[in-house]
Amino acid sequence: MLSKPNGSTTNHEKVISVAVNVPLRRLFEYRLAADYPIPPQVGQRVTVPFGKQTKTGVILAISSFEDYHGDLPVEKLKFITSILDEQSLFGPSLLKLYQWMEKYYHAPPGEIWQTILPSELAKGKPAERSRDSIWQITQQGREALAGNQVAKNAIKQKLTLAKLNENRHGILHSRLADYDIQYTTLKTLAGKNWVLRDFIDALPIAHDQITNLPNNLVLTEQQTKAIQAISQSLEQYQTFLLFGVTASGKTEVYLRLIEQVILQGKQALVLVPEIGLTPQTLKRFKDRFNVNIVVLHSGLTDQQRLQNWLQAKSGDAQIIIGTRSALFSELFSPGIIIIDEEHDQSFRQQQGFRYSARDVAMVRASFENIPVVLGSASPSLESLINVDKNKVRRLDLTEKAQSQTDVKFRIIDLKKQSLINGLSRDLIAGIRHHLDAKSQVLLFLNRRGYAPVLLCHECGWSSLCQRCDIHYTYHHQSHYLQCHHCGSNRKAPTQCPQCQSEQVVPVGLGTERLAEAVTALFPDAKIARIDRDTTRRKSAMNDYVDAIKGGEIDILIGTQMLAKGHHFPNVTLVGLIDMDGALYSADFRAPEYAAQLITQVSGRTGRSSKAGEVIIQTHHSDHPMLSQIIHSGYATFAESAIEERVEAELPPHSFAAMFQAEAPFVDPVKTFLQDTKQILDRYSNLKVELLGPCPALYTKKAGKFRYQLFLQSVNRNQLHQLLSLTMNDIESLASAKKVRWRVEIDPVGDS
Ligand SMILES: Nc1ncnc2c1ncn2[C@@H]1O[C@H](COP(=O)(O)OP(=O)(O)OP(=O)(O)O)[C@@H](O)[C@H]1O
Ligand SMILES: [Zn+2]
Repeated sequence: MLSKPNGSTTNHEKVISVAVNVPLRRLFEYRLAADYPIPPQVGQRVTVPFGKQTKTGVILAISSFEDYHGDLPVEKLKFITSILDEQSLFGPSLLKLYQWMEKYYHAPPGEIWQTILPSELAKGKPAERSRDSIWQITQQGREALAGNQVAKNAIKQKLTLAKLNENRHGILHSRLADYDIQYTTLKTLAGKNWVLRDFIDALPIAHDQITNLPNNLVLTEQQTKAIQAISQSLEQYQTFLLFGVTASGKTEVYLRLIEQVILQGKQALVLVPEIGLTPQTLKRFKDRFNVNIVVLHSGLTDQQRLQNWLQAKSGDAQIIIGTRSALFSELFSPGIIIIDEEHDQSFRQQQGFRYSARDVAMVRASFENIPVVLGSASPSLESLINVDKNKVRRLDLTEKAQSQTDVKFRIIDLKKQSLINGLSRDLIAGIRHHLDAKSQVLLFLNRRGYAPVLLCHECGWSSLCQRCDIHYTYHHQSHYLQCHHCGSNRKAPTQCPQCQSEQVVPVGLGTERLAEAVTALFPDAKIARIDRDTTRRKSAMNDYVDAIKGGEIDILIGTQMLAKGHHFPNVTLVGLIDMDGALYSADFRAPEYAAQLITQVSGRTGRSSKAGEVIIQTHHSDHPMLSQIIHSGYATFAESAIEERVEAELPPHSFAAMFQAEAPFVDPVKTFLQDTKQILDRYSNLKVELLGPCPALYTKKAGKFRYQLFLQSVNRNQLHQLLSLTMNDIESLASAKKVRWRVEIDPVGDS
């Protein structure tokens, strides 16, 4: 019932429903004064009083007083403090997408918006384009560069001048990061009159020619077919799975499609894995297109991100390349969405609002009436099942673009071998053989640090992280212990903390130790270790890749950072040092992930004219997945993996949701999940199976105990119905206030 408006309200006042960033599954209602100068629209940001604070939120509904049926009488509602945007920041498709996500993920509206909005906008900063400027090299600068007038040790200055010299039209100030140029260097150079800065009002007009096509690249028949199939549905929604073996030229397919989209005056959105957005990837796009390309990833400053986002929104950017959350760019005229390496786990957000960028991209594209291309040499079982259900159309590239020879696989059974620091004699001989042939070798070990455990030989003490109950990894060079689970670290002891013995020894093998062992075995080889520890510096990865491509490195040692997307034509041997951990794990997805990893790592060899070889070391040489991958390929493995999931009624054949709770003590965690279970049990007519509560895979993390409750059903609608019916009650449980909890839809892994 409508409460009687008192004297201070009029019928022209509005009630505005706002998403505020709090972990509650509801909107908050406010009044808007009748004479407020900006008309309210769904999708505008507002500031509102919230408790004693002022918060930024997003308008999601506007109603008249008559239509308001909230709990509070209308005159008790507080007033909106201000409307921040003249107009909605979002078009109808993204607003619809938000609504879909809210319903599907059962997530708090404010949390979702926190993910959609670039952080500057979430903080309430104005959605304003900054005036850009262009840096150019001067004639004096050119002379200085040519005449070697730059001081010998001023390497940055020299590099910067060289880059500006290459880019005759200059480099936009907003893009300095893309070129790894620092503002401070430019200021020094400007002081010498070697560079100058011009402020501009509009971005420079692109060339009349959109692309620079490479000479004599003839598309393969399969590439042509794929491009044709996708071009035919550029004006409508359809998801394609471009299932192309490694080095089959998937990127070339993307580039041709993007060209068509741009010619139609539309924009292309390209999502790549977190570690896939290397300067090399970007260079491939920049070399091909004379259009405005913007990137969106976590390496940018908040302001750069905002500026790039605004260029996507205004249509000034024709190509938007980014990681997961770039999916939420507002686009002026979307034409296609491409997800490269669609199987990659980084497309799943694992904190805050948890979503799958692949799934959401398909929904977004259907709202926009545009195609999605999912590309991979090792597609997710999700996408392959969608092919079986006719939801996704599969296009195959079965041949490598440049190489005719097959990659040769060898499995080394470690049970029958003595090892030298983790390396079998056969692998060592293989490395020598390939080095002698002047080729490069890649050794893959997915464990950084020196050793996964530090152990006392006398008393058995081992380096346990008390907060997580798992071992600290020992890092030798900096001599510290780091928990790779919670991130905490401390100095490594030289004496056993328990018995004071000096016999504390590292046990097991990480990349740091492997590099040491390989250096001892091949003292003349140039070795590069590439993992998170050696690539902290921003341009480090880029420098390594240049060195590898330039032939300055003989042996590359690395984690999964090396596994994906790189094109190193001279690598002919890939050694997988230890696949045991990946083969056996409590996660039912472990074989799928391991198969993807092996496919991707192996794909780094044999990419050009030289024949490639892969050597896999394992104690489980008879694991069925290994022989499938080696003898019949990923597709055959995937078929049998899908069969297993169907039989066991596991996702993606069935549908799952998970409640996870954590707290410093176990009891409140269990109580909350028991209470949750009781509420869910009220609807036993719905065909949803409840499993748990049970401890999470990592039961303790950073001092908190973690338990979970699984919901599983072959009927997706019933699963969602159950959650819709119960979420409010669960959220209001008294026991919910004593833990940190969340619900996760289509959960993966444990994090
Ligand atoms: N039709 C073609 N003819 C000759 N070379 C090609 C052709 N198409 C692509 N290439 C080249 O083949 C190499 C591998 O292609 P690309 O990197 O696009 O493969 P990919 O399928 O994306 O590989 P991955 O999945 O391993 O990342 C590149 O150097 C590319 O320029
Ligand atoms: Zn820890």
